[in-house]
Amino acid sequence: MIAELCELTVHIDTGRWSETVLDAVSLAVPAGRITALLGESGCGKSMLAAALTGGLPESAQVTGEVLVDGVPVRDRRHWRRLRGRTVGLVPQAGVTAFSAGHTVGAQLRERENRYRRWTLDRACAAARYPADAFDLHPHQHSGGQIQRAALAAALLPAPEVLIADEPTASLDADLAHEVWATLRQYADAGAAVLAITQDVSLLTTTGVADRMAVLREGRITAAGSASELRSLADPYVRGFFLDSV
Ligand SMILES: Nc1ncnc2c1ncn2[C@@H]1O[C@H](COP(=O)(O)OP(=O)(O)OP(=O)(O)O)[C@@H](O)[C@H]1O
Repeated sequence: MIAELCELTVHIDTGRWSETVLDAVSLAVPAGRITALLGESGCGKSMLAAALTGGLPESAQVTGEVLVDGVPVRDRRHWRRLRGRTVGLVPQAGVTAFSAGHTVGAQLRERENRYRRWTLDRACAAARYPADAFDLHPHQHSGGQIQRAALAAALLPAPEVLIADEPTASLDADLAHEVWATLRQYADAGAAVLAITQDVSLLTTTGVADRMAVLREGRITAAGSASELRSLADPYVRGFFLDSV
């Protein structure tokens, strides 16, 4: 399975402002690999994640293609069929993966029963989500807890393509390493993984990502291995590697 953006341009006109948020973006997220997406705040990373999971805002004007397994995905019905078992998203704000009125444990159990792929125990262990938080509602979780709950929710259907938007942003260093190890194992088992992250120093010390792509103002400006990117003269790209060894 491979997910791809081909010359994808996304323009948003809200009536109050108008902006090209992704500009002729081409990116492949291949099976068995972790592709890491880097970029400064507001450059379009979450919009790219939304494009790859069929979650662009209604107001978006889109040209170019999103391909999943080589097939263009052009309408919401098609995305509804793909979401879950084929394409999964760990949203940047984990709380948005859940509805407010039910406990997280109940919602995870409902997903386990609906998809019948991974067990709840397996998904929660992989996501490092503690079972003693099951009885809490989403807003009663800490930022790190709900982020891990959202990863567990995304893993339950065992999607072939997993898009994780800053999945370790609220975690301490030890938990972040463990979650990256989970993503690595998940990719090694055959999934295509795209992980949006700011944590370049963790990526370079662990070597956990196979490839990195750099987004700037809605454009992919560089892509390659960590060592390839570090050797580039572009100050924007170099800026991500300043703290890494
Ligand atoms: N629902 C929306 N409607 C209109 N514009 C949006 C919407 N969501 C995001 N944008 C705009 O799209 C641009 C890219 O936003 P995006 O959330 O993709 O950035 P990002 O790189 O993920 O940033 P961060 O690292 O801060 O999360 C921003 O200018 C933002 O204002």
